Formats: sequence, structure tokens, C-alpha cells
Amino acid sequence: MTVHHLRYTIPAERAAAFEAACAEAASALEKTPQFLGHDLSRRVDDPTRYLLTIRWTSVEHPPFTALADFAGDLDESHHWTPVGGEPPTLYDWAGGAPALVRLLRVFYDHVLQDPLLEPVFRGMDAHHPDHVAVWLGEVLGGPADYSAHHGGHPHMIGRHLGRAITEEQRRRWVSLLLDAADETGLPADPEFRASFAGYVEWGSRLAVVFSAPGAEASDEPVPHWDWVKPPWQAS
Ligand code: HEM
Repeated sequence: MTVHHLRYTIPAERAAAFEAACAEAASALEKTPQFLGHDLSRRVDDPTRYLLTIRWTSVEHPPFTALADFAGDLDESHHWTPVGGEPPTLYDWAGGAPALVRLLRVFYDHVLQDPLLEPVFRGMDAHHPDHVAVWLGEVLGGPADYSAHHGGHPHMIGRHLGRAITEEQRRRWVSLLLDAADETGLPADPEFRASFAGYVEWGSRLAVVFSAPGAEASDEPVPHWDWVKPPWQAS
């Protein structure tokens, strides 16, 4: 990960346009796999000074075309790298693609034996477990292969539309996945599991929302999930 700091001096009369351009740039960049997030701050003692912080996967990233009008207001633009090296992603910590494929295959074996979930997944695509492993890998900071080869977020959402998943089914899905994490030996440290369970809870609730009558597909990018409390900060 690279942290990109950009400092701007923007006169008060252009502040609203600048903030709007930053928001527009960020929403365009969210669709690119290199973008991990951003923050825009204003200096407490001088509101004409802005600090735009962008987290990228690497120094190779798309330009800020939406901010071209403010190029002359840019005081400084530098890339920063974390001291002590790159922190591991959740994907690396989990054991990468082999660990996720193992997890999802065991999980869907159990799903197909579960009376509540079997009807939902009856006749599912034989590649479904591996596709969900690719999805999960991208969410947890691994390669952006679901976006590149599997239709990205719109495809994933599309697979849930109209399924009317119940809360009881969602809970069972989550519970079986966490059981499979134990069964396949996913790291059991509290920090990893809290982060993993957090995503599964969030994602499964969105699956319910998108499966409800009247829900529509969206073209948002695949979400990125990060450590809730990194192990290197745990006391
Ligand atoms: C974090 C939660 C979830 C994630 C990350 C997830 C992920 C995915 C993905 C990536 C696909 C598309 C796979 C492909 O590209 O072929 C998919 C399809 C599907 N999901 Fe989910 N899902 C979640 C929750 C749920 C829940 C709670 C249910 C129901 C209880 C569900 C039911 C389905 C079904 C039935 C399909 C279509 C399977 C097929 O016929 O191929 N999902 N899911």
C-alpha cells in the first residue's frame, strides 16, 4: 500500500468547488482496483489549506483528472510507504487463495447438507465455491480477479437478486461459514477472526438486502475489507 499526500491552498471562494471536485474524483476512482480509500482534511488554523490523503495499492495508479482545474493550487504531492514494510493483508494472513478455496469448498459441502440452505443452493453452479473464494480474496486485499474475470460487483449482486433470503437463512449461512473456518484451520487469532466475521456479517446482510423484492443491481466496485484491530497493535 502507498499513502499519497496532496497539499493544496484553495481560496475561500473556490473551496466548495474544490471539495465537490474531490468527491467527484473519489467516486470515479472507487471504480478502479488501485484505489483503497481517501480522506480530505482542512487545516485547523488556516481553512485555505487542504490535505488530501489517498490510499493506493501501489504508486502506479490512475491520475486525478477531476482535479485538473486545481493543478495550480497544488503545493505538494508525495507518495509515502509504511515504515517497517507493508502490513499483511487479511488475504495474506488467511493463507491466500489455497486457504480460501479450501474454506469455500468445505463450506458449500455443508451448505448442501443443510435443510434450511439446501433449497437455496440446489442446482448451484459447480464453480460457485471457487468463484466465491475469488470474490473473498479480492475483498480481503488479494488480487482483483473477481473484478477482472467474474463480472465484479454487479455480477455478484445480480446472483442474489430476487432470492428473498430470510434472516434465518442468512444466520445459518454465516454460522456454517464460521464453522468451516475452524474446520479448515483459518487463523484463529482474535484480530483476524474479528475482521473476517465483521465482513461476513456485513456482506451477508447486504446479500439479504439485495435479494429482497424490488432491489436492483448496482455498479459499485468490489468492497475492500481491512483489519478491525491489527495484530501488530493488539495489546
Ligand atoms: C458475505 C456474504 C456473501 C458473499 C460474499 C456472497 C458471495 C457470492 C458470490 C460472489 C456469488 C456469485 C458467484 C459467481 O460469480 O458465480 C454469490 C451467489 C449466490 N449467493 Fe451469495 N454471498 C453471500 C451471502 C449469501 C447468502 C447469505 C445467501 C443465502 C442464504 C447467498 C446465496 C447465494 C446464491 C443462491 C447464489 C447463486 C449460486 C449459484 O447458483 O451459482 N449468498 N454469492
